[in-house]
Amino acid sequence: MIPSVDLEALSAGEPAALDAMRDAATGVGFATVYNTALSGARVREVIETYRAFFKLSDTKKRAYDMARTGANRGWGAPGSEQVDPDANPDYKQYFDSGIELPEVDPRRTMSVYAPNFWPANPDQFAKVIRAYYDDARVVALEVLRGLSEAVGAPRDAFDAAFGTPMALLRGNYYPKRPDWAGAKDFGIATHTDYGCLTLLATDGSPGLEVRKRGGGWIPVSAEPGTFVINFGEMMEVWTDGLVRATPHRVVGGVNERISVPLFFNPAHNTNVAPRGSEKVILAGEHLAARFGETYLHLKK
Ligand SMILES: O=C(O)CCC(=O)C(=O)O
Ligand SMILES: [Fe+2]
Repeated sequence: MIPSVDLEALSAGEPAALDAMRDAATGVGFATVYNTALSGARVREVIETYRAFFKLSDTKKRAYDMARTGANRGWGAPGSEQVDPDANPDYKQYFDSGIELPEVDPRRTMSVYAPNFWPANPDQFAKVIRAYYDDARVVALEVLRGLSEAVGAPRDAFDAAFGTPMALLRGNYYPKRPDWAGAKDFGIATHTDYGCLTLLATDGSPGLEVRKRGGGWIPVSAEPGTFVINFGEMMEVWTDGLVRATPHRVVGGVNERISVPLFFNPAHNTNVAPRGSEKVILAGEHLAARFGETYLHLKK
């Protein structure tokens, strides 16, 4: 149901891998990807680093609350994001970080390029997360190159747009589903991702569900070292609907769960309107608008 793609084979242009990627992108909108430059051990280290932060008291985490900023860098408390206006705010907590531009770069005043808000504890946090951010971007670009070839475009068609990406790395922490949770409460409610590609690592626990065309939900899980990928709104628009942005959610269960998505968004001044159309849809404007709709502290 959800295609599985060998990234090394995809990079080598092997037909079976290209077919699987094209089916995933134009069909269900999700795939799992293995054989990447990121090992299971590496992902486990990242997950345990996030876990150590999430286990701090709320008082300690509040010092890094993104609600203190005009952007989305730092800790997001439970109930601070509402991805579906028909559901309640999500009960997950999360930590967001992004690209680090030089201090003199004027783009740092834009919320989509805001400086990071690193916690002092655990002491290796910034080092581990920064390094993963850099390496995961390389893998994400390699996936996009494979996608590009799979849909008949030049392999490097996306490269230029990702020079200074608004890529956002998130650690999601889902506690066990709370006793008070009702039909409108979710770890993360049904949504589509906003950008181009999401490269998701998880601790291996189930929880993610992908909406099936025609109705129903498909559970997807991935052990550390295997990744779930999916495509977002910008990619769907950019490819004029060829590549699908598929709704997904996490209801939550009896065990806590950690997932780590890299939202691989292009540079702010990328025009993501369908190629060949007259329209202009700026990636930075789309992303800032979606952040403004879903983060409670950024709501107008
Ligand atoms: O935790 C997951 O598996 C999915 C998370 C997700 O969809 C998101 O953060 O956008
Ligand atoms: Fe998502």
